[in-house]
Amino acid sequence: MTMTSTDAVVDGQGAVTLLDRTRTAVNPQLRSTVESLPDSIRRVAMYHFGWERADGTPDAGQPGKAIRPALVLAAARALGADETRAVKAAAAVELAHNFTLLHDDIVDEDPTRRHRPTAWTVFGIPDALMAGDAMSALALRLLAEDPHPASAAAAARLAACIIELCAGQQADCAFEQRDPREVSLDECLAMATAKTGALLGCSCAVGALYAGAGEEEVAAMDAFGREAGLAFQLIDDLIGIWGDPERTGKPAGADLVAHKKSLPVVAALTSGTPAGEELAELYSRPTLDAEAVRAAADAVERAGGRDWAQAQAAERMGRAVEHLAQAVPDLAAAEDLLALAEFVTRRTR
Ligand SMILES: CC(C)=CCC/C(C)=C/COP(=O)(O)OP(=O)(O)O
Repeated sequence: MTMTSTDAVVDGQGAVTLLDRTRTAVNPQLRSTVESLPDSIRRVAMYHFGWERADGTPDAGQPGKAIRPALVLAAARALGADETRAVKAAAAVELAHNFTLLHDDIVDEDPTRRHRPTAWTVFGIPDALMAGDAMSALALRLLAEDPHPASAAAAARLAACIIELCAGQQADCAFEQRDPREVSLDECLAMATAKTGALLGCSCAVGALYAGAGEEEVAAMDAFGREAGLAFQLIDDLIGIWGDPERTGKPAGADLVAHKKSLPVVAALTSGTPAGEELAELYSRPTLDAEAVRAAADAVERAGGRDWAQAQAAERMGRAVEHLAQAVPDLAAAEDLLALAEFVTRRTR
């Protein structure tokens, strides 16, 4: 596989092509790494990635969009590296991402992931937890065993990132216990940056390290990914309220049903508007039927939560591009990274 910056045709299809090519390049590595796990854990991981059914028979595979590995490869390429040497690193960040998904689904009690029942609902919480733990170690082992000269620095960076995103997840859980009107939007944005931005930043930084980049370029790549990652989370939160169930694989208004204090919800709750009060009243109910979910979505919108999240996402994308220009002064070379960043803020699932 060879990808060039010209593959990222800026017609909206460029990123889709890049993601397809990334999956072709990285998924065989991802799969063979997962297959090396001990049987009892392997079966959960293989199910999670959609390569096996719950009974262990082969399945078509549903391993995710591959945004983070695509960022690793695109960052390496933008800085002049041969991206085929960064495939293990790309698989490593995807393993780390999937570790967080396995645990996140348990914490959120989510019944579906990638249009299929979540691993914990099929195998039970202990098995899904252990599979997540093993996947996190597998990510670091893959880097540690990679002979590339940048692999040790990349492993250290990914380990620090995993710690940061665990802290972000912890903050997210802690927010759920607090009165939403006491949680500031800045706190929420910091939480989302740690929870989601850190791994997108790390993916770009790892790509830069594999290109032999200096400290400043690596830091600028990290900052680019973080800002794009925050925009990604804002869009993810909008999809959690207004996403089309057929595309998301989740029920309509899934985050509202779960009473999640996502970014647009907190923006609405802290808006000081009557619509914000309506939302607080709806959120005080133990369960929301379909009509109440529609009313809650409407209240978030009227309180300005939807517009705020969209404006924030656009602002973060602007900052992301500024950081990218520092890492890659010739932005033409970073066309693929730009296409990916645009993709994550325009996606609908
Ligand atoms: C710490 C945690 C759990 C953060 C979750 C952040 C997030 C937006 C996950 C979905 O990623 P994705 O859309 O890239 O998923 P997929 O791999 O299925 O494409």
